[in-house]
Amino acid sequence: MHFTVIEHALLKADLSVIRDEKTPNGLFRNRIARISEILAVEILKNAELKHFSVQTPLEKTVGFGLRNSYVLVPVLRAGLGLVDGFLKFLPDAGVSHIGVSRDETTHEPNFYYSNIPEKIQESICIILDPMLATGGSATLAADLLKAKGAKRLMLVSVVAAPEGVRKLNEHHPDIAIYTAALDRALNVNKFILPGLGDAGDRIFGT
Ligand SMILES: O=P(O)(O)OC[C@H]1O[C@H](OP(=O)(O)OP(=O)(O)O)[C@H](O)[C@@H]1O
Ligand SMILES: O=c1cc[nH]c(=O)[nH]1
Ligand SMILES: [Mg+2]
Repeated sequence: MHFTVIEHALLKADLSVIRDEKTPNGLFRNRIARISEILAVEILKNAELKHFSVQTPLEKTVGFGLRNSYVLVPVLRAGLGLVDGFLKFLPDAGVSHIGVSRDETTHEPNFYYSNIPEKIQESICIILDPMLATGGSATLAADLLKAKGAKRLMLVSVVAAPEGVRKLNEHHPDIAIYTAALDRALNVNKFILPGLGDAGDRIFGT
């Protein structure tokens, strides 16, 4: 299984802020954005590189650039909170939105929107969703992307539950899963414990 919990002191500190029920929406959004930047740096640490020649003011040397093109795929709404952090380091990435909303009674994901460009076929797709709970939403997003021809995918979350990791891995064993925290369990309403509550509501103040 490609599953990685990104370990970083700054992540642990920011995670504690967003877990706190007293954290107001503005600070929550700010810390989610910072977490996203740290995750981007850590996840792209070993990205494939291409080489080229660079002329410094003194002599020629070898230069490096990212070899692949990337498409960021935020799962609406909460995934939007992770977009800017990744765009900071992947400014040329496409951004393709997938709208999925979990039914409050059945907890099943309901699809409502997608805008997926052709170029996902040659790009690395980074699905962004801060919460991997049952894994239903992420699995649906991955199904859609693969149906449109995506071949190389990863999923970036902030808080994951064991059930969600298991489900996404069962359906899409090729997808590398990254998270800042692997939490204990889901409650009866399929919310992550200890978690941080409803990420979308806390980002957007709804
Ligand atoms: O792993 P799952 O059990 O599918 O749950 C995770 C999903 O639930 C939340 O979205 P929600 O449906 O609340 O939509 P929102 O982001 O618009 O608030 C969250 O942002 C994930 O997309
Ligand atoms: O804990 C959870 C589970 C699903 N969606 C959230 O926003 N939080
Ligand atoms: Mg929500």
